[in-house]
Amino acid sequence: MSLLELRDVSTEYETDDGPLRAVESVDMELEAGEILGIVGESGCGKTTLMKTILNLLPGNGRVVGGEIEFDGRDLTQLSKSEWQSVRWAEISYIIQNAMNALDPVYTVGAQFVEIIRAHTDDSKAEARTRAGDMLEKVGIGRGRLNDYPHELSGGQRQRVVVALALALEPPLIVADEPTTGLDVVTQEEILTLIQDMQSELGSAMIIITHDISVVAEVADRTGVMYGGQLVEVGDTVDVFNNSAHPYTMGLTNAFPSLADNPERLVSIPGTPPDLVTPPEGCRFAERCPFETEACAREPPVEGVGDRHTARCHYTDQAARFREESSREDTWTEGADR
Ligand SMILES: Nc1ncnc2c1ncn2[C@@H]1O[C@H](COP(=O)(O)OP(=O)(O)OP(=O)(O)O)[C@@H](O)[C@H]1O
Repeated sequence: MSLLELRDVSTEYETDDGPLRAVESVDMELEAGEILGIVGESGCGKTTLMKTILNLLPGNGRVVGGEIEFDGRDLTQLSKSEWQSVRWAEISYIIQNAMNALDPVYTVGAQFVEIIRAHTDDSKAEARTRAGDMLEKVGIGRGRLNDYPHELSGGQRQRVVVALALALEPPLIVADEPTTGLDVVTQEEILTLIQDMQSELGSAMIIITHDISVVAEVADRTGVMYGGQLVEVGDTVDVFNNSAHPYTMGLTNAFPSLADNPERLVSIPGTPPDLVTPPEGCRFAERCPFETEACAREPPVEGVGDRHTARCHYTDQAARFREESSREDTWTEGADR
C-alpha cells in the first residue's frame, strides 16, 4: 500500500465569477521514502494541491470530490483535533518565504518547543535540547535559539523552517517552492540541505515548484500539472526523456539545463485556460501544436510505461511529437499532419 494516495481529488474556490476548479480529478501515489516533484506554470493549481493535502485551504476553498488516503486514513475526513495530531508529527510542510512560516513575535526556540511539546512527552528543557540539535543539523548552531526570526538572514530562516519540518521525523513532508525568493547560491544550499535531511530520515516528500530544474535534480518521480489537472506523471527520467504529453515536451524545451539545444529555447505560445470556464476537452488543446478534432473530447489517462501515465489522446504518437516539438516552428506554426 502506498503511503499517500489521491483518488479523483478535486478542489474548488468560490469566486465572484462562480466556482473556480483549481484542482481537477487528480490521481497520484507516493511510496514511503520517495520524492515526488510537482511542476507547472503559475496558476496551474500546485499550491492548491498542497493545501488540499494539508487541509490548509482558505475559507472560500473546499475539496469537492475524491479521497486522500494517508497511512490508511482518508485525510479529507479528519476532524480538527485529528489534524492537530497529524500535522508536524506525521505530515509537515516547508513553505515559500520563511517569514510567513515563522511567527515574528516568538523566538526560534519557543516555536520549536511549542511544536515538539504538542506532539511528545518532552519537558521544556528536553524540547529545547532537541531544538538545538536540529538547528545544529541544519548548520545554524544552537546559539540562535533565542533569536527572533527578523534577526536571521533569509537563508537562515529557511534553514529554521526546514529544521522545524523535520524535527518530529514525519513520514511525509510537503515543500512548496522551498527555494523561491532566495539568491541562487542559497537556493542550492537549501536544496542540498533538504535532500540530505530527507535521505537521513527516509521521509517521503512532495516538492512543488515552477522550476523544472529543481525537480530534475531532486525528484524520483515527477508530476506535471496543467490547468488544474495532472497531465503526466512517472519516474523523473521517463517524464523528461520520454515525455508523453505535449505540454511536458514544451516545458522541457523552455528550460536551458534540460533542452537538447540550449541556444534555441522554445517557449509555449499562449496562456493557460481560465479555470472558472475551462474547455470541455483537453485543457492544453488550444496551445498544442498537435491538436486535432478529437481533442475537443476529454482525453483518457493512458499508461505509457511502468508507473508512467499521460492525459492525452495521442500517447501512441509521443515519439514523433517529441521529435517535432524540439523545433521552434512546430510551436509557432503548428506541426505537420
Ligand atoms: N483563495 C483563492 N480564491 C480564489 N481563487 C484562488 C485562490 N487561490 C488560488 N486561486 C486560483 O486557483 C488557481 C490555482 O492557483 P494556485 O495558487 O493553486 O496555482 P499555483 O500553480 O500554485 O500558482 P503559483 O505558482 O502562482 O502560486 C488560480 O487560477 C488561482 O487564481
